[in-house]
Amino acid sequence: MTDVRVAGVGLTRFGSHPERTGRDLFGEAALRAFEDADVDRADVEELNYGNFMGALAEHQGHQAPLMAEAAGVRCPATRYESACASAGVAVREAVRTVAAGDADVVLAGGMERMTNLPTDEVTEGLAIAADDLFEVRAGVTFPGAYALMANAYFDAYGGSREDLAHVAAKNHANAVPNEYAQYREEVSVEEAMDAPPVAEPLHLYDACPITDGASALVLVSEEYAADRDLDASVAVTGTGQGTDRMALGDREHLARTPAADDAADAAYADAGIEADAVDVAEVHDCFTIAEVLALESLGLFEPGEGISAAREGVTTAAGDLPVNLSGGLKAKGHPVGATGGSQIAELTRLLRGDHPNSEHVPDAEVGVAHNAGGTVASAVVHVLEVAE
Ligand SMILES: CC(=O)SCCNC(=O)CCNC(=O)[C@H](O)C(C)(C)COP(=O)(O)OP(=O)(O)OC[C@H]1O[C@@H](n2cnc3c(N)ncnc32)[C@H](O)[C@@H]1OP(=O)(O)O
Repeated sequence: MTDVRVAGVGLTRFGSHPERTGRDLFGEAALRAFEDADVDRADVEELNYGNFMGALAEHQGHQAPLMAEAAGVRCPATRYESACASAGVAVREAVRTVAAGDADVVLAGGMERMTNLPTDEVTEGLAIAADDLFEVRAGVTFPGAYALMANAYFDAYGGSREDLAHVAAKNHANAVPNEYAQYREEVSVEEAMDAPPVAEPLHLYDACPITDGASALVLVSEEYAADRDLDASVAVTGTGQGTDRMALGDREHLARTPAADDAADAAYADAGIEADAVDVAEVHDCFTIAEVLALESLGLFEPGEGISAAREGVTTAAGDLPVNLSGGLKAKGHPVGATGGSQIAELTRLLRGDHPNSEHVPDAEVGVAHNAGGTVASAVVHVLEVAE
């Protein structure tokens, strides 16, 4: 097994770009990643690309060859789909390919176009990531599903809408300096509390927005980086994936996410670390309650304790364990098929010290990224570490 290094990262600004095509967005992210990596595109041996709803948004299901063209690479190209964890899975397979010695250079990431469709069509399109036969047809949408999870959490452990509003305010504050974020304005706890309801107890600022965007990473072997004297100081040292029952009705406990528990256990074991080594985290806060569930699955907080982390200031930028310094899905945005790659790009910038929020984690050595698919029916966790 060889060490896998992040040689370069590239992102588009997340937001509403209905006039831009998917290939245009992914081409821009890839261009930035190659510039950052200082790697020749001709060296790329595989493209792993994440996308979820291309067939609906662009009438384009078979996207990988197009994205290879847009990125200027000529190599085997594969589209990965795992709902909102599509890019996480694409990156995980790239990491495994490089670690196994099957390739020295892999381009991984993803893209989603969403804002060219009206919200109700996006909501319906996203719902196919839940159990269609037994739940979606009965009316369960993603805001509805996460509202059920939030209420189950409150019933099991306590907590309130105000605790969730602190998560929203924290992540909106973190997005202000991030040039790639969709929403760069602060939102106060009071504004979050007073916002219109989406699905009780979740209101507007408890939800991630609808977003267009792309992410790209150039992953290389340690040997390739050393031979070319690349500045690739961040390594992906652990990767893990988990799966849960699809239907919420089949789950034992709606306030627990065992797919993410399993992914975290596997990623920590792969990296040879324990949860207490983590200095900074990017987690899948598609809804504010999802951040709480992620913190507990990652072992960063005990069950029932994640809910107060933002309110008590532990996970804020100034806290002991900053979470979602990028702004998270909540404020940075959530182009679903790109998000898993974006989290790793943001963590890499934070650990390298060139993120606008790096000043909050000057001594960080270990970062963890948590990317979830659907109602966490699938989850992917990666551990990143500063290498010598
Ligand atoms: C595993 C997973 O990841 S599942 C998650 C998948 N993603 C989702 O489910 C998306 C969830 N979000 C949504 O569905 C939508 O953003 C909604 C329903 C919350 C809001 O959509 P709409 O009601 O159509 O809002 P609309 O687009 O009209 O925007 C109204 C205003 O709120 C703002 N806004 C919209 N959504 C958000 C948001 N989530 N956060 C902050 N501001 C928002 C808009 O910019 C707009 O502001 P303006 O009036 O100043 O221009």
